[in-house]
Formats: sequence, structure tokens, C-alpha cells
Amino acid sequence: MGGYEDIEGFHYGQEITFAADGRPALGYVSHTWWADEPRDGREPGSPLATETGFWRVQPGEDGGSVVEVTLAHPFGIAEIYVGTVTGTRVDLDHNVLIRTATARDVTRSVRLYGIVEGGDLAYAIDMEAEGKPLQSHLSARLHRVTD
Ligand code: HEM
Repeated sequence: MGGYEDIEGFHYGQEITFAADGRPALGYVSHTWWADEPRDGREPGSPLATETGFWRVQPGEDGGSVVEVTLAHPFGIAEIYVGTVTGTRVDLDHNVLIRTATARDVTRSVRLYGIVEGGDLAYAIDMEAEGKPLQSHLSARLHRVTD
């Protein structure tokens, strides 16, 4: 489910692929598509946001883990989150964000991921953009499939 201040809520589909090669950084690609009634020229299946990057897990203090997530977006924004892993929960709460002159005015975002019942991956992304306060933009629950 997606939405934002002044944007009517919408449903989207998503496929995320994590790729592991034994080293401590997982490759990450996310594709999304419109999954609601036709609106603003979008039909069910029309491509929406995509993002790609790496999730790098490092030992933290007190036996915990630190995760560094580097993401690139096709609309002129790149982000690095530094977060913590606690059990099956990942809090990406410290965010560096850079953008080109033509990119939308996104100033900060915060993400929470967790493995929930049945092994699903649930997440919530809050965003501060266009001069509006930090608030929910996206949340979803994804089922795991393996090739
Ligand atoms: C699951 C991934 C995402 C989906 C499905 C998604 C979808 C959408 C949709 C449908 C809109 C409203 C229509 C439009 O303006 O195009 C929107 C607006 C927006 N999105 Fe996303 N988005 C995603 C990820 C992101 C990310 C990662 C960022 C920032 C880094 C972002 C930043 C924005 C901004 C700034 C707006 C405009 C907000 C406003 O006008 O107030 N989106 N998004």
C-alpha cells in the first residue's frame, strides 16, 4: 500500500531479489508495478518505482550487527542507510541522501524491515519530501519464493 500527504492511497505489486555470493554484501533489486484501478494513465501492471543496490552486514558493538544499505533510484536520488539488525528486525534509521538538481525534493527517509509469521518480509518506509514532514509513503508484506 502506498500514499502520501495529498496523494490518494494506492496498491502496488513488488518483487525484490536478494543475491548472495558468500561475501557480506547482498545484491538487491526491487521492481514495482501498479495494482489498482486505472488512474492517471496507469493500468494494472504499469511499472512504478525500481531501486537497486547492496545490503552490507558488519559486526556491531555488543555482539549485534550493523547494516549499511546503499540504494540508487532512477530519478536522480542515491541513499545510504546505516541501521541495526535486531533478531529478524532491521531498522534503517540513519540516512544520507543525495539528489540531482532535477530530482524531487526528498530530504530524508526511514525504513523498517522484519521477517514476520510464515517467513514473509514486511516493511514500512517513511519519507520527508516536498517540504512535508516525515510520514508513511509505502508499506508491504512480501511472500518468499526461491528459484
Ligand atoms: C515501492 C516503491 C515505490 C512506489 C511503488 C512508489 C509509488 C509512488 C506513486 C504512485 C506516487 C504518486 C504518483 C506520482 O507522483 O508518481 C509517488 C510519489 C512520490 N514518491 Fe514514490 N514510490 C516508491 C518509492 C519511492 C522512493 C524510494 C522515493 C524516494 C527516495 C519516492 C519518492 C516519491 C516522491 C517525492 C513522491 C511525490 C510526493 C509528493 O508529490 O508530495 N518514492 N510514489
